[in-house]
Amino acid sequence: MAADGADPHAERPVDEAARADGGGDALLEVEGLTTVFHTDKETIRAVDDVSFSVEEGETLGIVGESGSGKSVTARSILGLIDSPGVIESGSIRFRGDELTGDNWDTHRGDISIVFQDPSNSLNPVYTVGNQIRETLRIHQGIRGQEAREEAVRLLESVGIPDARRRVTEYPHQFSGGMRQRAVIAVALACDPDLLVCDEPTTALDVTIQAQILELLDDLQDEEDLAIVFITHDMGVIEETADRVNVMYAGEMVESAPVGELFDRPQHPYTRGLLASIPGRTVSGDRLPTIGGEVPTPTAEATDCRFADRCPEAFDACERVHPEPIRVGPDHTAACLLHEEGYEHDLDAGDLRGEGTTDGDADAVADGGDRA
Ligand SMILES: Nc1ncnc2c1ncn2[C@@H]1O[C@H](COP(=O)(O)OP(=O)(O)OP(=O)(O)O)[C@@H](O)[C@H]1O
Ligand code: NI
Repeated sequence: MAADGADPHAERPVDEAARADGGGDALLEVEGLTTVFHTDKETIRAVDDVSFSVEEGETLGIVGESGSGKSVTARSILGLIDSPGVIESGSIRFRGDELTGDNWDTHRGDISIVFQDPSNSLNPVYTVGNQIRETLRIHQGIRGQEAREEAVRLLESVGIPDARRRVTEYPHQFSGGMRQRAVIAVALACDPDLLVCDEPTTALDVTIQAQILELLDDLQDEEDLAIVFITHDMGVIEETADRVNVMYAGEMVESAPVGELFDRPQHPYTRGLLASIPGRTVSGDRLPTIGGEVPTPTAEATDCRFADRCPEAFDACERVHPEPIRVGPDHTAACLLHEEGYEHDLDAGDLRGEGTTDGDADAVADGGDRA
Protein backbone atom coordinates (compact mmCIF):
# COMPACT_ATOMS: atom_id res chain seq x y z
CA MET A 1 0.00 0.00 0.00
CA ALA A 2 2.67 2.49 -1.01
CA ALA A 3 1.66 6.15 -1.13
CA ASP A 4 4.84 7.29 -2.85
CA GLY A 5 4.28 8.87 -6.20
CA ALA A 6 0.52 8.44 -5.98
CA ASP A 7 -1.97 11.24 -5.54
CA PRO A 8 -2.34 11.28 -1.77
CA HIS A 9 -6.01 12.19 -2.06
CA ALA A 10 -6.82 9.37 -4.42
CA GLU A 11 -9.22 6.73 -3.24
CA ARG A 12 -7.37 3.85 -1.71
CA PRO A 13 -8.77 0.37 -1.49
CA VAL A 14 -9.46 -0.39 2.14
CA ASP A 15 -8.03 -3.64 3.33
CA GLU A 16 -11.01 -4.97 5.22
CA ALA A 17 -8.99 -7.45 7.19
CA ALA A 18 -6.37 -4.96 8.27
CA ARG A 19 -8.92 -2.41 9.42
CA ALA A 20 -10.45 -3.45 12.67
CA ASP A 21 -12.70 -0.41 13.04
CA GLY A 22 -15.30 -1.51 10.53
CA GLY A 23 -15.01 1.71 8.52
CA GLY A 24 -16.84 4.97 9.04
CA ASP A 25 -15.56 8.49 9.46
CA ALA A 26 -12.60 8.10 11.77
CA LEU A 27 -10.74 11.10 13.16
CA LEU A 28 -7.39 9.56 12.29
CA GLU A 29 -6.83 6.82 9.75
CA VAL A 30 -3.44 5.20 9.38
CA GLU A 31 -3.03 2.81 6.50
CA GLY A 32 0.00 0.73 5.60
CA LEU A 33 2.32 3.03 7.54
CA THR A 34 5.97 2.06 7.07
CA THR A 35 8.61 4.23 8.75
CA VAL A 36 12.26 3.27 8.30
CA PHE A 37 15.62 4.53 9.59
CA HIS A 38 18.52 4.39 7.18
CA THR A 39 21.55 3.92 9.42
CA ASP A 40 25.13 3.36 8.25
CA LYS A 41 24.84 -0.35 8.79
CA GLU A 42 21.27 -1.21 7.90
CA THR A 43 17.72 -0.09 7.31
CA ILE A 44 15.55 -0.45 10.39
CA ARG A 45 11.89 -1.02 9.61
CA ALA A 46 10.73 0.56 12.88
CA VAL A 47 7.07 0.63 11.79
CA ASP A 48 6.20 -1.91 9.13
CA ASP A 49 2.87 -1.80 7.28
CA VAL A 50 0.69 -0.75 10.19
CA SER A 51 -2.99 0.15 9.77
CA PHE A 52 -5.45 1.43 12.37
CA SER A 53 -7.85 4.24 13.04
CA VAL A 54 -8.91 6.43 15.95
CA GLU A 55 -12.50 7.56 16.37
CA GLU A 56 -13.54 10.90 17.86
CA GLY A 57 -13.38 10.87 21.64
CA GLU A 58 -11.95 7.36 21.99
CA THR A 59 -8.72 6.21 23.62
CA LEU A 60 -6.57 3.94 21.53
CA GLY A 61 -3.90 2.17 23.55
CA ILE A 62 -0.70 1.06 21.83
CA VAL A 63 1.19 -1.56 23.80
CA GLY A 64 4.33 -3.60 23.24
CA GLU A 65 7.80 -4.13 24.63
CA SER A 66 10.70 -1.75 24.20
CA GLY A 67 11.70 -1.38 20.56
CA SER A 68 8.37 -2.55 19.12
CA GLY A 69 7.77 0.73 17.28
CA LYS A 70 5.29 2.55 19.51
CA SER A 71 7.12 5.88 19.68
CA VAL A 72 7.98 5.87 15.99
CA THR A 73 4.27 5.32 15.27
CA ALA A 74 3.46 8.33 17.47
CA ARG A 75 6.12 10.51 15.90
CA SER A 76 4.99 9.48 12.42
CA ILE A 77 1.45 10.63 13.20
CA LEU A 78 2.79 14.01 14.30
CA GLY A 79 5.15 14.48 11.37
CA LEU A 80 8.15 14.36 13.72
CA ILE A 81 10.28 11.83 11.86
CA ASP A 82 13.69 13.32 11.10
CA SER A 83 16.63 12.02 9.08
CA PRO A 84 17.83 9.26 9.01
CA GLY A 85 14.18 8.33 9.44
CA VAL A 86 11.59 8.57 6.70
CA ILE A 87 7.99 7.53 6.16
CA GLU A 88 8.61 5.12 3.35
CA SER A 89 5.03 4.38 2.46
CA GLY A 90 1.50 4.48 3.71
CA SER A 91 -1.16 7.01 4.41
CA ILE A 92 -2.07 9.07 7.48
CA ARG A 93 -5.38 10.92 7.21
CA PHE A 94 -6.75 13.37 9.75
CA ARG A 95 -10.44 14.17 9.20
CA GLY A 96 -9.95 12.78 5.72
CA ASP A 97 -6.94 15.02 4.90
CA GLU A 98 -3.75 13.25 3.90
CA LEU A 99 -0.92 14.34 6.20
CA THR A 100 2.03 12.57 4.62
CA GLY A 101 3.79 14.68 2.02
CA ASP A 102 4.44 17.71 4.27
CA ASN A 103 0.79 18.48 4.86
CA TRP A 104 1.14 18.43 8.65
CA ASP A 105 1.19 22.19 9.00
CA THR A 106 -2.47 22.42 8.05
CA HIS A 107 -3.31 20.34 11.11
CA ARG A 108 -0.61 21.50 13.55
CA GLY A 109 -2.40 22.02 16.79
CA ASP A 110 -5.18 19.55 15.97
CA ILE A 111 -2.82 16.83 17.21
CA SER A 112 -0.70 17.34 20.33
CA ILE A 113 1.84 15.11 22.00
CA VAL A 114 2.85 14.53 25.61
CA PHE A 115 6.18 12.76 26.10
CA GLN A 116 7.41 10.56 28.90
CA ASP A 117 9.78 12.94 30.61
CA PRO A 118 8.17 16.25 31.57
CA SER A 119 11.53 17.92 32.23
CA ASN A 120 12.49 17.74 28.56
CA SER A 121 9.14 19.02 27.36
CA LEU A 122 9.27 22.39 29.11
CA ASN A 123 11.80 25.11 28.49
CA PRO A 124 13.59 25.84 31.77
CA VAL A 125 14.21 29.53 31.02
CA TYR A 126 10.55 30.52 30.59
CA THR A 127 7.77 30.49 33.15
CA VAL A 128 5.08 27.86 32.77
CA GLY A 129 2.56 30.60 32.01
CA ASN A 130 4.81 32.01 29.33
CA GLN A 131 4.96 28.65 27.56
CA ILE A 132 1.22 28.16 27.67
CA ARG A 133 0.64 31.69 26.35
CA GLU A 134 3.11 31.17 23.52
CA THR A 135 1.20 28.05 22.45
CA LEU A 136 -2.13 29.90 22.73
CA ARG A 137 -0.75 32.67 20.51
CA ILE A 138 0.67 30.36 17.85
CA HIS A 139 -2.19 27.90 17.64
CA GLN A 140 -5.25 29.88 18.62
CA GLY A 141 -4.23 33.52 18.09
CA ILE A 142 -5.09 34.31 21.70
CA ARG A 143 -2.98 37.15 23.21
CA GLY A 144 -2.72 39.64 26.06
CA GLN A 145 -5.07 39.55 29.02
CA GLU A 146 -7.22 36.88 27.41
CA ALA A 147 -4.17 34.61 27.07
CA ARG A 148 -3.18 35.25 30.70
CA GLU A 149 -6.66 34.26 31.88
CA GLU A 150 -6.74 31.22 29.61
CA ALA A 151 -3.33 30.07 30.91
CA VAL A 152 -4.66 30.14 34.48
CA ARG A 153 -7.81 28.31 33.40
CA LEU A 154 -5.74 25.62 31.67
CA LEU A 155 -3.54 25.09 34.72
CA GLU A 156 -6.69 24.79 36.84
CA SER A 157 -8.18 22.32 34.37
CA VAL A 158 -5.20 20.01 34.78
CA GLY A 159 -5.57 20.14 38.56
CA ILE A 160 -2.78 22.49 39.57
CA PRO A 161 -3.74 24.22 42.83
CA ASP A 162 -3.15 27.95 43.26
CA ALA A 163 -2.88 28.27 39.48
CA ARG A 164 -2.84 32.08 39.47
CA ARG A 165 0.44 32.07 41.38
CA ARG A 166 1.98 29.00 39.79
CA VAL A 167 1.48 30.34 36.28
CA THR A 168 4.31 32.78 37.06
CA GLU A 169 6.70 30.04 38.22
CA TYR A 170 9.45 28.23 36.32
CA PRO A 171 9.34 24.49 35.55
CA HIS A 172 12.01 23.68 38.17
CA GLN A 173 9.68 25.03 40.86
CA PHE A 174 7.16 22.29 39.98
CA SER A 175 7.29 18.70 41.27
CA GLY A 176 7.50 15.87 38.70
CA GLY A 177 3.77 15.19 38.75
CA MET A 178 2.90 18.89 38.60
CA ARG A 179 5.35 19.34 35.73
CA GLN A 180 3.63 16.62 33.73
CA ARG A 181 0.29 18.33 34.41
CA ALA A 182 1.84 21.56 33.10
CA VAL A 183 3.03 19.73 29.98
CA ILE A 184 -0.52 18.49 29.44
CA ALA A 185 -1.76 22.08 29.89
CA VAL A 186 0.65 23.24 27.17
CA ALA A 187 -0.53 20.41 24.93
CA LEU A 188 -4.15 21.44 25.52
CA ALA A 189 -3.35 25.08 24.70
CA CYS A 190 -3.42 24.03 21.03
CA ASP A 191 -7.06 23.01 21.55
CA PRO A 192 -6.30 19.61 19.97
CA ASP A 193 -8.81 17.00 18.87
CA LEU A 194 -6.24 14.26 19.34
CA LEU A 195 -3.74 13.98 22.17
CA VAL A 196 -0.92 11.49 21.73
CA CYS A 197 0.57 10.43 25.06
CA ASP A 198 3.87 8.55 24.76
CA GLU A 199 4.44 6.81 28.10
CA PRO A 200 3.31 9.98 29.93
CA THR A 201 3.40 8.38 33.36
CA THR A 202 6.40 6.06 33.15
CA ALA A 203 8.76 8.56 34.81
CA LEU A 204 6.32 9.21 37.65
CA ASP A 205 5.71 7.29 40.85
CA VAL A 206 2.67 5.05 41.06
CA THR A 207 0.36 7.40 42.98
CA ILE A 208 1.10 10.36 40.69
CA GLN A 209 0.74 8.03 37.71
CA ALA A 210 -2.79 7.12 38.79
CA GLN A 211 -3.66 10.79 39.21
CA ILE A 212 -2.43 11.67 35.73
CA LEU A 213 -4.41 8.80 34.21
CA GLU A 214 -7.51 10.04 36.01
CA LEU A 215 -6.82 13.56 34.77
CA LEU A 216 -6.61 12.37 31.16
CA ASP A 217 -9.87 10.50 31.64
CA ASP A 218 -11.62 13.63 32.96
CA LEU A 219 -10.20 15.82 30.21
CA GLN A 220 -11.42 13.37 27.62
CA ASP A 221 -14.97 13.63 28.93
CA GLU A 222 -14.86 17.41 29.22
CA GLU A 223 -13.10 18.26 25.97
CA ASP A 224 -14.23 15.29 23.87
CA LEU A 225 -10.60 14.50 23.16
CA ALA A 226 -9.42 11.44 21.32
CA ILE A 227 -6.30 9.98 22.91
CA VAL A 228 -3.59 7.68 21.61
CA PHE A 229 -2.00 6.26 24.73
CA ILE A 230 1.35 4.51 24.44
CA THR A 231 2.65 2.24 27.17
CA HIS A 232 4.44 -1.07 27.70
CA ASP A 233 2.20 -1.70 30.72
CA MET A 234 -0.89 -3.88 30.15
CA GLY A 235 -2.25 -2.78 33.53
CA VAL A 236 -2.28 0.85 32.38
CA ILE A 237 -3.91 -0.23 29.10
CA GLU A 238 -6.72 -1.93 31.00
CA GLU A 239 -7.42 1.29 32.89
CA THR A 240 -7.21 3.76 30.02
CA ALA A 241 -7.93 2.26 26.62
CA ASP A 242 -11.14 1.68 24.68
CA ARG A 243 -9.29 -0.13 21.92
CA VAL A 244 -5.84 -1.68 21.94
CA ASN A 245 -3.19 -2.20 19.27
CA VAL A 246 -0.51 -4.67 20.25
CA MET A 247 2.80 -3.99 18.48
CA TYR A 248 5.71 -6.35 17.99
CA ALA A 249 8.92 -5.66 16.00
CA GLY A 250 7.29 -2.86 14.01
CA GLU A 251 4.06 -4.68 13.27
CA MET A 252 0.58 -4.55 14.70
CA VAL A 253 0.01 -8.15 15.71
CA GLU A 254 -3.39 -7.78 17.35
CA SER A 255 -6.11 -5.14 17.64
CA ALA A 256 -9.39 -5.30 19.56
CA PRO A 257 -11.64 -3.45 22.00
CA VAL A 258 -10.00 -3.61 25.42
CA GLY A 259 -12.52 -5.99 27.04
CA GLU A 260 -12.35 -8.36 24.08
CA LEU A 261 -8.54 -8.28 24.07
CA PHE A 262 -8.32 -9.12 27.76
CA ASP A 263 -11.03 -11.80 27.63
CA ARG A 264 -10.14 -13.38 24.32
CA PRO A 265 -6.52 -12.63 23.36
CA GLN A 266 -5.86 -14.31 20.01
CA HIS A 267 -2.13 -13.73 19.50
CA PRO A 268 0.37 -15.68 21.62
CA TYR A 269 2.34 -12.46 22.14
CA THR A 270 -0.71 -10.72 23.60
CA ARG A 271 -1.29 -13.70 25.87
CA GLY A 272 2.32 -13.41 27.01
CA LEU A 273 1.93 -9.70 27.76
CA LEU A 274 -1.27 -10.36 29.71
CA ALA A 275 0.36 -13.12 31.70
CA SER A 276 3.08 -10.70 32.71
CA ILE A 277 0.62 -8.48 34.59
CA PRO A 278 1.25 -9.15 38.28
CA GLY A 279 -1.52 -11.15 39.87
CA ARG A 280 -3.13 -12.07 36.61
CA THR A 281 -3.19 -15.48 35.02
CA VAL A 282 -4.58 -16.22 31.62
CA SER A 283 -6.37 -19.53 31.29
CA GLY A 284 -4.43 -22.07 29.29
CA ASP A 285 -1.43 -19.82 28.96
CA ARG A 286 2.06 -21.20 29.22
CA LEU A 287 3.97 -17.95 29.40
CA PRO A 288 4.40 -16.45 32.84
CA THR A 289 6.87 -14.13 31.17
CA ILE A 290 8.22 -13.96 27.66
CA GLY A 291 11.88 -14.87 27.34
CA GLY A 292 14.13 -13.11 24.84
CA GLU A 293 13.91 -9.69 23.25
CA VAL A 294 12.16 -7.91 20.41
CA PRO A 295 14.28 -8.39 17.26
CA THR A 296 15.19 -5.28 15.25
CA PRO A 297 13.43 -5.64 11.91
CA THR A 298 15.87 -4.88 9.08
CA ALA A 299 14.24 -6.62 6.14
CA GLU A 300 10.72 -7.13 4.89
CA ALA A 301 9.16 -9.90 6.92
CA THR A 302 9.07 -13.32 5.30
CA ASP A 303 8.20 -15.10 8.53
CA CYS A 304 6.54 -14.38 11.86
CA ARG A 305 8.89 -12.08 13.76
CA PHE A 306 7.65 -13.53 17.05
CA ALA A 307 8.17 -17.17 16.04
CA ASP A 308 11.41 -17.82 17.89
CA ARG A 309 9.90 -16.62 21.19
CA CYS A 310 6.48 -18.14 20.62
CA PRO A 311 5.42 -21.18 22.67
CA GLU A 312 2.86 -22.05 20.00
CA ALA A 313 5.03 -21.74 16.89
CA PHE A 314 5.02 -24.49 14.26
CA ASP A 315 7.19 -24.85 11.21
CA ALA A 316 5.15 -22.67 8.83
CA CYS A 317 5.74 -19.73 11.20
CA GLU A 318 9.35 -19.72 9.97
CA ARG A 319 8.47 -19.30 6.31
CA VAL A 320 5.10 -17.52 6.10
CA HIS A 321 4.49 -13.93 7.14
CA PRO A 322 1.12 -13.71 8.91
CA GLU A 323 -1.10 -10.80 7.88
CA PRO A 324 -3.74 -9.35 10.21
CA ILE A 325 -6.95 -11.29 9.74
CA ARG A 326 -10.36 -10.95 11.32
CA VAL A 327 -10.74 -13.24 14.33
CA GLY A 328 -13.92 -11.71 15.73
CA PRO A 329 -16.13 -8.67 15.39
CA ASP A 330 -13.81 -5.66 15.47
CA HIS A 331 -10.87 -7.91 16.28
CA THR A 332 -7.80 -8.76 14.17
CA ALA A 333 -4.73 -10.87 14.82
CA ALA A 334 -1.69 -11.63 12.68
CA CYS A 335 -0.96 -15.25 13.50
CA LEU A 336 -1.03 -18.43 11.44
CA LEU A 337 -2.92 -20.21 14.20
CA HIS A 338 -5.95 -18.34 12.86
CA GLU A 339 -5.24 -18.72 9.16
CA GLU A 340 -6.84 -21.52 7.26
CA GLY A 341 -4.61 -24.02 5.54
CA TYR A 342 -1.97 -24.19 8.21
CA GLU A 343 -3.71 -26.50 10.64
CA HIS A 344 -2.01 -29.51 9.09
CA ASP A 345 1.33 -28.07 10.06
CA LEU A 346 0.27 -28.50 13.65
CA ASP A 347 0.59 -32.22 13.15
CA ALA A 348 3.76 -32.02 11.09
CA GLY A 349 5.87 -29.68 13.09
CA ASP A 350 4.05 -28.60 16.19
CA LEU A 351 6.43 -27.09 18.72
CA ARG A 352 3.82 -26.28 21.26
CA GLY A 353 4.81 -27.11 24.77
CA GLU A 354 8.39 -27.82 23.74
CA GLY A 355 9.70 -24.30 24.00
CA THR A 356 10.92 -24.60 27.57
CA THR A 357 12.51 -28.01 27.30
CA ASP A 358 15.86 -28.84 25.80
CA GLY A 359 14.18 -31.12 23.29
CA ASP A 360 13.90 -28.32 20.75
CA ALA A 361 16.49 -29.76 18.41
CA ASP A 362 14.43 -32.89 17.92
CA ALA A 363 11.22 -30.98 17.56
CA VAL A 364 12.57 -28.85 14.75
CA ALA A 365 14.23 -31.69 12.89
CA ASP A 366 11.71 -31.32 10.09
CA GLY A 367 11.13 -27.64 10.69
CA GLY A 368 14.20 -26.06 9.19
CA ASP A 369 16.87 -23.92 10.74
CA ARG A 370 15.18 -22.73 13.86
CA ALA A 371 17.82 -21.64 16.36
N1 LIG B 1 16.47 7.93 15.30
C1 LIG B 1 16.57 6.61 15.12
N2 LIG B 1 17.58 6.06 14.43
C2 LIG B 1 17.68 4.73 14.24
N3 LIG B 1 16.79 3.83 14.73
C3 LIG B 1 15.76 4.31 15.43
C4 LIG B 1 15.60 5.72 15.68
N4 LIG B 1 14.47 5.87 16.44
C5 LIG B 1 13.97 4.64 16.63
N5 LIG B 1 14.73 3.70 16.04
C6 LIG B 1 14.52 2.24 16.05
O1 LIG B 1 13.17 1.97 15.75
C7 LIG B 1 12.70 0.86 16.51
C8 LIG B 1 11.43 1.23 17.23
O2 LIG B 1 11.73 2.21 18.20
P1 LIG B 1 10.61 2.90 19.11
O3 LIG B 1 11.26 4.01 19.84
O4 LIG B 1 9.41 3.24 18.30
O5 LIG B 1 10.23 1.72 20.13
P2 LIG B 1 9.20 1.79 21.34
O6 LIG B 1 8.19 0.73 21.13
O7 LIG B 1 8.70 3.18 21.50
O8 LIG B 1 10.14 1.36 22.57
P3 LIG B 1 10.22 1.97 24.06
O9 LIG B 1 9.18 1.24 24.85
O10 LIG B 1 11.61 1.61 24.49
O11 LIG B 1 10.00 3.44 24.01
C9 LIG B 1 13.85 0.44 17.42
O12 LIG B 1 14.51 -0.63 16.82
C10 LIG B 1 14.73 1.67 17.43
O13 LIG B 1 16.07 1.30 17.65
NI1 NI C 1 8.89 4.61 22.98
